[in-house]
Amino acid sequence: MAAHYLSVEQVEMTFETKGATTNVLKEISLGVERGEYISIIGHSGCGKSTLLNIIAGLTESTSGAVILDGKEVNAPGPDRSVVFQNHSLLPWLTVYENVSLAVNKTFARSKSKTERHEWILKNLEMVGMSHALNKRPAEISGGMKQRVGIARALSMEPKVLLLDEPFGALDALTRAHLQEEVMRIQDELGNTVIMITHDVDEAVLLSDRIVMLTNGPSARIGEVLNIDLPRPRNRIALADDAKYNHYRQEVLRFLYEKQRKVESLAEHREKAAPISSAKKAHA
Ligand SMILES: Nc1ncnc2c1ncn2[C@@H]1O[C@H](COP(=O)(O)OP(=O)(O)OP(=O)(O)O)[C@@H](O)[C@H]1O
Repeated sequence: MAAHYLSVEQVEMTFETKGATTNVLKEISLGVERGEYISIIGHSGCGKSTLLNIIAGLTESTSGAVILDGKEVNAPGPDRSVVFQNHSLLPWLTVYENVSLAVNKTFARSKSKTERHEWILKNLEMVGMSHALNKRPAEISGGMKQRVGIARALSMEPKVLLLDEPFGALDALTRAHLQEEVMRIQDELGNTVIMITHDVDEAVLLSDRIVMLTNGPSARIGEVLNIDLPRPRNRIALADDAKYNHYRQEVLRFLYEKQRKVESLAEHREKAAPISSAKKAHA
């Protein structure tokens, strides 16, 4: 069997909290090739972030293994950089300094001071942030913060870029803009990307494959959809494309027919009698 660039092998995750045991992920196996763009989609709470954190080495799985480029992942490392939904820039540092922190750490030995400086500028230029090098996070918009987060992640030249709903907190236009940027950058650099999203259109537009998780507990990979659409992709042209719409339908069908999220009794009661919760809040 040929080895994959990244292999998730029989990963299981069980959390123990206050005596309760919850099995979140069950027998997750996935092979990712170099340069592939994978999206993970599934209903809220099914375990997407848990899976991404295991790949990142931030969470240790209960069993199974993650192998990246022949090496087992068991701690966070610069070969896997993560971009979270809520931009995790350090607020007291400028845009330039936020990226330089990662670059200086990653390339302390392999790049000279001048090379590191140029590398920081190049990565910020790639995401269109050269104009705001000396601004602090509080002085730039949410979309700009995400751009800096992406520049910081890319500047480490990771083997895998892990995106946890990177555009989730942005308005639709900014979101579309950043999706275009990420597609262009991936086209240019050939990054291997794993992205969590709730957005079906985003998943189809950006991905080579969409991994669909079943509802938890004990979420599994329900289906994997190959997105066989030529690149570069254009969202306007694709809106009328039969194949694009077929893929969209497939994901929607999985989420809303095969894995329809059944509300818990408590959630149902809450919706039926919202006043009771308002009363509770005032009690
Ligand atoms: N550290 C933890 N301890 C206990 N339970 C946890 C922990 N982390 C996650 N969980 C539980 O694991 C399940 C999956 O959580 P996770 O955040 O991975 O889901 P998700 O699919 O990313 O959700 P969302 O789409 O809402 O972000 C949830 O039931 C959550 O409560």
